[in-house]
Amino acid sequence: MTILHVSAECYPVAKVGGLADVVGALPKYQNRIGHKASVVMPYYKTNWVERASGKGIFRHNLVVLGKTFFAEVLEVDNELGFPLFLVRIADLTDREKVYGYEDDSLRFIAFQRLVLQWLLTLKKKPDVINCHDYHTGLIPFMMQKCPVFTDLKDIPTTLSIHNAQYQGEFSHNWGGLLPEFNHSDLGLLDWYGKINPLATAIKCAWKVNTVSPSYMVELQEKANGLEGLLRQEKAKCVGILNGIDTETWNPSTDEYLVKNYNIRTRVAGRKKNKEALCKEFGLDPSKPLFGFIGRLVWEKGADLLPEIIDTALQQHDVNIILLGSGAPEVEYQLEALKDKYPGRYNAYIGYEERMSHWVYSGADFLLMPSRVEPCGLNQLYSLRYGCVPIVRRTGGLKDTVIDVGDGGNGICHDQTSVFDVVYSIGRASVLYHEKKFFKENQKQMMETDHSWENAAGEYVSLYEQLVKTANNRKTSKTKK
Ligand SMILES: Nc1ncnc2c1ncn2[C@@H]1O[C@H](COP(=O)(O)OP(=O)(O)O[C@H]2O[C@H](CO)[C@@H](O)[C@H](O)[C@H]2O)[C@@H](O)[C@H]1O
Repeated sequence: MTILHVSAECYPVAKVGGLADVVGALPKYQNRIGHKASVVMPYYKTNWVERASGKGIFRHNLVVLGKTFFAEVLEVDNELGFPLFLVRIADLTDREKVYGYEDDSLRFIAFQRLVLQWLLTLKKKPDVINCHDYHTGLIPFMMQKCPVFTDLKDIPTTLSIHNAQYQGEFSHNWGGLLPEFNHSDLGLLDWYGKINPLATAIKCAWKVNTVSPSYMVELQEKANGLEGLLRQEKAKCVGILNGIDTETWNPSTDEYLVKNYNIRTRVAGRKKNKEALCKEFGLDPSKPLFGFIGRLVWEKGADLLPEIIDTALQQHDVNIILLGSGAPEVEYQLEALKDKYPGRYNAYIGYEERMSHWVYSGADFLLMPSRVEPCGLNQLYSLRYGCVPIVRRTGGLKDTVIDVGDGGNGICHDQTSVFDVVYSIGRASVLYHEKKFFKENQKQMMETDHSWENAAGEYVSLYEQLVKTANNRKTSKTKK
């Protein structure tokens, strides 16, 4: 089966968060089980893209709101395990950041239109198109409802929701960003008076999946305004738990680590990484070390981190290291705490891929007090690297981490509150000092299998149902 993933991010080409990790791994594992999966994404000016070479395979002058943009699709040489196509639209995609521009709606709609223009010209079209998040959410609508793309309307589409908080809504005044469609279809674009790409995708995609089963259940109760729609579309919705790329995330080969290790050598290997991490950040390697890695946003519980850190350091003899960026006021408070707790707490405010690997391999515990967590990858990397995840029971965290008290390997709490997290830090400190149990627990964590092998197949089963439906439709049309 030929599968095309359409996404705004893909590791290592351009990464802001977990979406990139998934799109950079899932196609590789789908190819390993005998399919032909590829990725198309915007051409950004990232270091990876600027170093890459490839060839132009399609050119098009895209007209949006009367303005012409020169655009091309490049097939890029790579060793990622899947063909990679970059859509370069002059003045729109070729910028340094992935998101955060005023004209993001225009940028991502132009990208989606270009993908479809390109697909029109292919003799062998994909058997299925997998869209990821709202940035690609208008594709199913355009394929079905815009006459210019009629030739694509029988190709099944799926939407993978990595984060339903972000929906990409914009005013109907900008409806002209889309190609012509019949105005009786406007209702498919609308959600509470705005064009809402995520809602449109939920309505128009043939199937919808979230990145964990629990998140799908939760979204039907609370989905930033889309809960009613998700209940209505329940029949075509399913939750598929993310996997991790066990080649990129492998402590025995990870080039970012100071010392590689495996299950057998974990204790000595992790000790070396912890010592190096502590040396770099002026911390004490003899104390239990707690890490946090992530975007500093409300969903991750980041607004509570300053108080959590302050309280935990007053109540417990521990060290804390933080890596993240996001809300400026949280960044400011996290920076300020460094002066209050020198030698016990440190933070790198920013994005640093290398350091994230280092924290998983050197910290003893990883904090994930998320209010919302569609799947979460950090806890899976933690398990693989032998770092105990401390999670709030929500979404994918609930599906992947079981408390040590219930026979699992992590520490779980029910609320995103300062009290719950600090209490868990206390429990973790006790665990840390039970050396024999702690080492055995590390071993069990590292043996947990969260690789993509199984999940890649679950996606394929989903596509297969759709391809069957598409073939049945074709057959019944031919009979008529
Ligand atoms: N400052 C920093 N420096 C270096 N690396 C950093 C970093 N901040 C974050 N990262 C890295 O970014 C990734 C974050 O992935 P997550 O899945 O935890 O969250 P995210 O909310 O981005 O993803 C969304 O999509 C994914 C994929 O489906 C879901 O798992 C998740 O729940 C959902 O919110 C990890 O690889 C982490 O190491």
